[in-house]
Amino acid sequence: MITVLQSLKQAVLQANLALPQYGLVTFTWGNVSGIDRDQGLVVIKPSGVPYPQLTIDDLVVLNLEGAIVEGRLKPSSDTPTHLELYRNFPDIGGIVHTHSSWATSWAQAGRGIPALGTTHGDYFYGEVPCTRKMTATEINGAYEWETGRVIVETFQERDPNQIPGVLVHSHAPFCWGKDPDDAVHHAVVLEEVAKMAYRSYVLNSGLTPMDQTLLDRHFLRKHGKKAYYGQV
Ligand SMILES: O=C(CO)[C@@H](O)[C@@H](O)COP(=O)(O)O
Repeated sequence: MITVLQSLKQAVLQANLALPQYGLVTFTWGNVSGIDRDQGLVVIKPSGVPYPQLTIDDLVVLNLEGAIVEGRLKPSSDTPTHLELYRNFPDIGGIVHTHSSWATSWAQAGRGIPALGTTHGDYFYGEVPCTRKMTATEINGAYEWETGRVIVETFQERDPNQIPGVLVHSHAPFCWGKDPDDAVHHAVVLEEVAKMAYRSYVLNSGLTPMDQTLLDRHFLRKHGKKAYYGQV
């Protein structure tokens, strides 16, 4: 019988292998993790391992304090950021970090991605925000923990269940979801809407965000108590 942890490891492995399949990563950039909330255990990709070589035995298991529980390799360098998000966003089950080029371009520009159309509105209930710049103290301190803290700070007035992604200023995007596969889904959509938004502004530099009524219609038809999209 497969254990819950083994099942989570399989899901995390498949989600990591999906990143190059969707064209979201180059070389070893990016990482995916998942969490078993009952056991308080996080499974994450090892640092610097090329995706084609990644196996289930390479994955690293940690507790929420960052202590390695299982694994012979060093965990992703972004592990503290993942842990900080799991500790502060209690409903998420999976996290993806990539350097996908369109979303990273918005992060480097220090701009959030406004909700310009229904593709965006189906997944993100408003702008995908960009964090503030990190201070020199934060960068020279516990950098990866501070990256997580600046993301959490950005969501003080936002619901991470309604906006499952963020752009870290001068860095790149993080996305999340109910599980690793859902987090990858959001990462793919974020890259697409980042590309569409850029092109929309090129076509119409005076563009304003979509009407709230249309945003409500699209986001709420897929999410929340009144969801009716698909075969539900
Ligand atoms: O953000 C970065 C690099 O800037 C990392 O996500 C990327 O190099 C992947 O690192 P890991 O292999 O997960 O340690």
